Amino acid sequence: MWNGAFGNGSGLRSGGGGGGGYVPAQGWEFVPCSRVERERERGRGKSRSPLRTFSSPPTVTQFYEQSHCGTVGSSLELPRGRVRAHGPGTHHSRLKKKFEGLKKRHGQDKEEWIREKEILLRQVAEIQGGENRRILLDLKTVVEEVQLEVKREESKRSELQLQHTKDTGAWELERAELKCRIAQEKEIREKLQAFPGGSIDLVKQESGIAVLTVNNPARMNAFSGSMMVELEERMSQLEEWTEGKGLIIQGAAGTFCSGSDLNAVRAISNPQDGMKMCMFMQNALTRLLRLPLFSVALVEGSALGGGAELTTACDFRLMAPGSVIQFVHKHMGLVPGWGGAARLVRIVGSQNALKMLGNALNVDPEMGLQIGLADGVLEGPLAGSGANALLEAEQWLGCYTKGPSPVIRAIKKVVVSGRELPLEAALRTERDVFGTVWGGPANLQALASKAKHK
Ligand SMILES: CCC(=O)SCCNC(=O)CCNC(=O)[C@H](O)C(C)(C)COP(=O)(O)OP(=O)(O)OC[C@H]1O[C@@H](n2cnc3c(N)ncnc32)[C@H](O)[C@@H]1OP(=O)(O)O
Repeated sequence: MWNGAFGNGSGLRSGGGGGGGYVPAQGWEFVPCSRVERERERGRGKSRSPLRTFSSPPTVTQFYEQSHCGTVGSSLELPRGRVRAHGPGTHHSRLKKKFEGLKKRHGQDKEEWIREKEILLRQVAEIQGGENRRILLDLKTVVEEVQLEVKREESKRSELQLQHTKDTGAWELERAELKCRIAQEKEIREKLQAFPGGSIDLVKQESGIAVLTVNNPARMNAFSGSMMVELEERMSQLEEWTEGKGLIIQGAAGTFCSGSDLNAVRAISNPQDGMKMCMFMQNALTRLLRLPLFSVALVEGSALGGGAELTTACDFRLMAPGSVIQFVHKHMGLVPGWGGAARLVRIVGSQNALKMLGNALNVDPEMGLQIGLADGVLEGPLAGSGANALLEAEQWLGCYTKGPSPVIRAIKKVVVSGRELPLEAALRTERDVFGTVWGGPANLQALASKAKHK
């Protein structure tokens, strides 16, 4: 009968706003709104968040009121004719029965609802817990990363501090050494000045070739104390000579140099002063070797002892006929101290250096050429006769000094760095020097002239 009564109740089918709906499995049936919605939500899948808001199930009274007074109630109204046909008593008992049924179902729904609510609350709690754990884990990760970063920074800082301490220490040491060296140099300079005589003469020529003359002929051009100081001063002048390309070192009056002045040597024969003099001359001759000039020792007559050492501080040695280069140190109970041994080894090799030093070998031009000590022998008819020897030496050097000074000087610089520095540092210097000539006037001119190297 009820089913028949609801048979065409399309209004109930919508379920919207009313208290009941259509359950296909059971045909027309009154279903509480909350249940209809739950069914619908189930149908929609589990995509809905368990965090959705849910309200408490309606009370039995509410449920009943909805059933009788609300939309459902109006839907339950029967056609007037039928109610009259069965009488009011029958209608009442049916309603009561129906009410009992609804009450029972409401109880079941409520239980189910509470169960579902508990499940949902559990899910919410789980999700919330999971969420919290995730947040905690994220925070933990962030904290760990920050701690790691702090550690890294701290270790970097202590490394820097250590480096700073080391650098400061090294710098302090260097400064102290430099101060000490300056003081020593001052002291030795004063001492050396106490042994005067002779001079070191420097002439810078227009050609870019300078001539430095060891001038103390009365003592076979031996180095007096004051000449040593002058040599150092000439080095400063040559270092400042930016147009220079070449340098010829010669001795006055047709002989090269007989080493240090034996009178001065005798006066400062104590080891301390000897060491200081030795250091002073090492420094001056190292500066000579490093000059950005092509240098040549023009050897006429004798180059003995310190004189022989002086020749090795030049890039080349030209020997006049009859000249000799002799490391006489052994005969003097000495070894070279002006840096001559170190340079000699690099020029002639250790075997030849051993022979020359070990036997105070008297090296003439022929032997000089043979062992690589001499780079040329003067050949002119008046070779070995002062001015002409110098002229010939200038001509000989001309093939190296021909060209623009920046290029000539750059060549010397890269060779010096290649000879003296470790490879990495030498390569760095080479790159820097290259940068000074690349795209320079000489380079551009050569490119413009389409030079052919035949
Ligand atoms: C760095 C370590 C060093 O250099 S130790 C010094 C090494 N040199 C010597 O030992 C050179 C010694 N001298 C000689 O062997 C000869 O004097 C040489 C240079 C071969 C020249 O001989 P000879 O042509 O006969 O001339 P000479 O001996 O008459 O000398 C002319 C005057 O010059 C002097 N002289 C020469 N060399 C030095 C010298 N290094 N120191 C001081 N004076 C020297 C000679 O004493 C001589 O002077 P004087 O005419 O006798 O007043």
